[in-house]
Amino acid sequence: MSFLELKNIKKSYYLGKEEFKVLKGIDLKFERGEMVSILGESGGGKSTLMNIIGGLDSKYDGEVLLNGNSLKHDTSKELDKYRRKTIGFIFQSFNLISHLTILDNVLVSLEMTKLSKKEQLKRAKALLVKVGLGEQMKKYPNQLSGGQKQRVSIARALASDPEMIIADEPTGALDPQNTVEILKLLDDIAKDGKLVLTVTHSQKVADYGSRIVHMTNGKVDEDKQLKEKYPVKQQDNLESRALSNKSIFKMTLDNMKYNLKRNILIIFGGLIGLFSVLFMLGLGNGVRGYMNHEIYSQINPNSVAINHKDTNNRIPFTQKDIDRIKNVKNVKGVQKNYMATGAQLKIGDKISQAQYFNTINRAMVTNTVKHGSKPGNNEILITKNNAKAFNSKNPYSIVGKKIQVAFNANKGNQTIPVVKTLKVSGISDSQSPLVFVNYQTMKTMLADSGIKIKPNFLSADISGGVGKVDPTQKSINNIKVNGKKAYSVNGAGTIVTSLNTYINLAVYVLAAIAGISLLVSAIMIIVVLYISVSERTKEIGILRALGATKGNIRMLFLNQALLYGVFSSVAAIVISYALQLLINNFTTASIIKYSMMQITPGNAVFAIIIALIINLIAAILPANKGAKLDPIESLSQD
Ligand SMILES: Nc1ncnc2c1ncn2[C@@H]1O[C@H](COP(=O)(O)OP(=O)(O)OP(=O)(O)O)[C@@H](O)[C@H]1O
Repeated sequence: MSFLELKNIKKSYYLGKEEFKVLKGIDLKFERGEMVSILGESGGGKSTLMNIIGGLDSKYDGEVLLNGNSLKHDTSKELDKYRRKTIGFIFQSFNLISHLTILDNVLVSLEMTKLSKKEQLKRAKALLVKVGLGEQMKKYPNQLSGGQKQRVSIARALASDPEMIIADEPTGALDPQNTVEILKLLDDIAKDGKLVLTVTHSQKVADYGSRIVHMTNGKVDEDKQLKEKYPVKQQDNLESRALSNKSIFKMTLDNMKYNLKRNILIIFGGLIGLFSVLFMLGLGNGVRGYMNHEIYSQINPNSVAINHKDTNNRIPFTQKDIDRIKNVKNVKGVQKNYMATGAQLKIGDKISQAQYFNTINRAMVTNTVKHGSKPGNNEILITKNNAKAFNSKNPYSIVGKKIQVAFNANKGNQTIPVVKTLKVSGISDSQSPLVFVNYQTMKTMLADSGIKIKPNFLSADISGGVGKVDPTQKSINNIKVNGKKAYSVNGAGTIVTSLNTYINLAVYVLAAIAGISLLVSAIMIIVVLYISVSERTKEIGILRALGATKGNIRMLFLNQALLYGVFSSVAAIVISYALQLLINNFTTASIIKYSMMQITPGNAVFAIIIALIINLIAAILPANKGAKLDPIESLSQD
């Protein structure tokens, strides 16, 4: 059984329906230790045959048998493995990867072996020394002469220790001296027990081998043995494997570094979109926080006022009403309240009016009291506007002063005036024309006028966060007495919740508008990756010839998009947080006294995830295009 056997290989190309027969039935046998020159006129089908032997072309008739096993039914992945393990390619135009050093060019092939990183490096260096490039390892291909480049490609072809070397016009671009040196290296490879197939136009080059196969017009017309083949020693080949994700990641990074300026611009493009979204979200959080803060400092949203529905406020609440409300889930406590309309305040001969005169309840928070304190027994809390009527220059001086309070109360159908002198306990900065006494004071005032106090509204405290207010309010609203809904509830909690909903809505709309720039950056990434695929077509062909799979190539571009996403989102987060620091320094020092930008860690994670998802989606089409490129066509790209 021969090492390599070709049985009746036929291949045609089609232009439209027209058939061009290139190989018209090739039968050949090759052994290891041979250096076979495939000689023939241009267009005779030599390269076509080499592509078939090399597993780059699987559309042919006939059989290629390696150690008796046909390649015919191998899947694309099996052919990738075959190229990795069995074949080393050397090309006329060298086909080195221009953005990698020559050491890295050799290492690409070694990364498809199971050698450890250290052994790979050792072998790559040893091979470069062997081809005479020990001093040039850190150079890039464009810093080498033609002969040197071809030595690199020989080192690369040998790296994975394949059993067969296919050299297509290896000396075609070299001067006579380099030609001899390269042929010598190829001869050494055959001496090592490998099969070397060299395609050439040149009789001189062909004469260097151990055998010449001459092709004319798609057929072998001469097969001449020049020398004995070299003896073959039994040897262990290196185990091969597909490129690891780590190697592909490194390749992506190397390529991105090579095109640094362009990549920085793309990252910057993505950054703008992500930054705008983060800025909007952070500002939204800040505005919402600020508004809640402001509202909560005026009122307690967890306290709600309860009135009778469909009747006027004068109807008193009974213990039954209180019990019904107490039974509602989340209601922590119910307070009795009394409200009178139109109170007159008088100190000496100065008078001020308050539209409402209420008993104080928990809806009012302490920090609205700017001077003094909440009212105790026989005390009253008035507003700053009222106080100004008594002392316009220094309204706070009214605290502690005696004040006469008069209002009208109902007793049955009678209206009875109630007058009492109270002490001003404090002054609130409330804009509502509302003055307060405690329930006991109100009770005494009414009792003094012969009226028994009956609560005309209630207030309920709701436990849990402000989110519990709305459902609890609804439950109270739904309480039915005699089949009819009995109560109406007013509280700031619902307003706060709906205000927050509106702010959220506005923020999301603004963030979505800012997100349009993400769409633009996604389109930019699609375009750049398509450009990248076309710029790297040759590299893709080289990698595929070395045995990289379609999946490896796809990963190369997906990685690139993911890296764009990581870099742009991290940069956007850093810039947003820096700006947040600056803005908050400013707003906390200003009259707002609040951090107006509040980007949460959740926002930052959202930015990273959205960037990765968008970029990944953007990369799918270009990455697939790269993966599906035909290796032969890719290699022939100029
Ligand atoms: N993809 C293709 N589509 C159509 N025709 C092709 C294609 N590739 C090669 N051919 C044709 O097949 C024939 C053989 O080409 P091939 O490259 O195998 O010849 P060759 O002997 O290697 O020539 P050279 O020595 O000039 O490289 C040529 O006529 C060429 O035009």
